[in-house]
Amino acid sequence: MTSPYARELEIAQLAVQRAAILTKRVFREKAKGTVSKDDASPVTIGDFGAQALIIAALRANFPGDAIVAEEEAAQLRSDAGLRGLIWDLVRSTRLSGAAEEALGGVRDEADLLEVLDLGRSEGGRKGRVWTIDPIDGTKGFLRGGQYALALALLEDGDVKVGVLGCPNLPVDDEAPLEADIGANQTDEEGRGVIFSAVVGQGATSRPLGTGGLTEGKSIRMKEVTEMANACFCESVESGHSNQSDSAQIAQKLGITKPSVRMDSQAKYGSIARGAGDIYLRLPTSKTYQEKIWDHAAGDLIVREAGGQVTDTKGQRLDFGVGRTLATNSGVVAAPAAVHGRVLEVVQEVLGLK
Ligand SMILES: Nc1ncnc2c1ncn2[C@@H]1O[C@H](COP(=O)(O)O)[C@@H](OP(=O)(O)O)[C@H]1O
Ligand SMILES: [Mg+2]
Ligand SMILES: [Mg+2]
Ligand SMILES: [Mg+2]
Repeated sequence: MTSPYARELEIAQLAVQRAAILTKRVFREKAKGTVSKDDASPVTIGDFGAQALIIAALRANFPGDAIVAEEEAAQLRSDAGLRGLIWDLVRSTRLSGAAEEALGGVRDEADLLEVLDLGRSEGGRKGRVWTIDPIDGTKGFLRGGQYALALALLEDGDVKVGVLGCPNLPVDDEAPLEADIGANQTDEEGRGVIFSAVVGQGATSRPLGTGGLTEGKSIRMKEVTEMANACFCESVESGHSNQSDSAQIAQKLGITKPSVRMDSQAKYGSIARGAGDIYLRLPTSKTYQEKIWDHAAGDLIVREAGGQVTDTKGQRLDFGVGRTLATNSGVVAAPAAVHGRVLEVVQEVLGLK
């Protein structure tokens, strides 16, 4: 008997692997086709192209499922030049060998727009919903730092399958955490990893390849025996997470090492395999709502590796309330044994208790 979600996990990983071939191609090019979104954040031809390829794979394999994806086609309808660039990338990106046969494709430019807009579901508490962040950490991607391709399956609001492709992280689970220096590391030997998890089945890492999937290794969080030696990760962007609050929290916890700043859900993957210990995301505004695609895959991967993930109020992240985590505030992810202590200090510093 195959284990639950085996096919979803396989297709999700192949879809992420194929889309990562595209983002790596864009990464190597000087012109990344960057345009600004309504909220002034950047999006590139890599984001659009990767989202189209991932959705095409889901459409071919799970046609009845809803999809909540970060990007949409609107800007491409009025910009034929940008659309053409993306179409050229999408039509020419494939996995090697038989793996490609399991994944559907995009037929033409009109289909490209249609496929991108399949990701406009409102999400919610009912049924199967895939959530996609084609490039998480777009600013990191542009800087040559860390970024991730994130894909997760929710069922009735709970994350069942999570996949994170991290083209710039070391394959080696034992490699020490590196500060995000923004060097172009994509094509370096030994980089590119996929983290994955299925609910109740643990978490795994494997090299990010270009064809079929290679064998995975089980990953676990590291035990924190002394808080002073704990290593915590946070965003590079001070607009995404309050770095002065986190410095105070670290100090109160007795953590002596400086934080490791890296973009994207590579932070979740890194703590899940014990390269780091704690991930804090502390609100910078009262009104910002975290997006489900920024957290769903990472949340499950960390929990399946022995971690606990809550918001700053101590509540589990609730992926069933729509496209955003409207009822949550920030993120506190840590090994289960120390999560309570970390949360206590977070709440002290943020004045939540
Ligand atoms: N004010 C804010 N607070 C928290 N997160 C924000 C934010 N503005 C943007 N983001 C999100 O932060 C994500 C990157 O996270 P990190 O800082 O961990 O790298 C972005 O994902 P994208 O890069 O996919 O747009 C974006 O969705
Ligand atoms: Mg974005
Ligand atoms: Mg994101
Ligand atoms: Mg993104």
